[in-house]
Amino acid sequence: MNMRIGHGLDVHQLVLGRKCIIGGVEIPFDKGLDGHSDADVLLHAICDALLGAAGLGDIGKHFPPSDNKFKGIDSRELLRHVVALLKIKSYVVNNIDATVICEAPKLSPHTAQMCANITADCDVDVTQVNVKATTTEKLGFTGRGEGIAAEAVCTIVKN
Ligand SMILES: Nc1ccn([C@@H]2O[C@H](COP(=O)(O)O)[C@@H](O)[C@H]2O)c(=O)n1
Ligand SMILES: C[C@@]1(CO)OP(=O)(O)OP(=O)(O)OC[C@H]1O
Repeated sequence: MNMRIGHGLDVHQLVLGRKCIIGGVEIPFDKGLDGHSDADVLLHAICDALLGAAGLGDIGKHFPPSDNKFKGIDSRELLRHVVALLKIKSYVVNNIDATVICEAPKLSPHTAQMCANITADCDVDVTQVNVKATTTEKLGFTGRGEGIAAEAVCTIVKN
């Protein structure tokens, strides 16, 4: 079996006046994530993991922040586009495991919906996607609530 592994990391700043969208779920919170797109830190980490696994570069290469057509874009569209790029190279997603790093908001009530969104966009079964959350015990920029980070690993296979 031709299996490849990928890793992605993303960080977005928490600011007033923006929505907090993580894994395609709008989470009630007093601050939101800043960015050119909807700033969905989790989906961006997953896009980078998938692109890395396929040897296709990174998210900024495919969706440049200098391009106005990506302004405010729903990152689920970006993820679906990445999955289509993999398909062109005959790759399908085998599994994804991701961690969102923030002190707040509490994410565990929302991880099942995030998994459902990612599952749908990657055209896989719910058993192939896992999303977790952790704090950094109040340490660092995530601990101070200045931003949210996400990491993802994935495997893809050639079908
Ligand atoms: N933003 C977060 C962070 C954590 N969780 C959940 O709490 C558990 C314990 O987190 P620690 O950082 O103290 O290890 C973690 O395993 C998550 O289930 C969360 O829901 N939202
Ligand atoms: C997603 C893109 C789209 O223009 O913009 P941002 O929302 O700024 O997100 P980032 O994680 O910095 O990745 C770069 C861009 O591809």
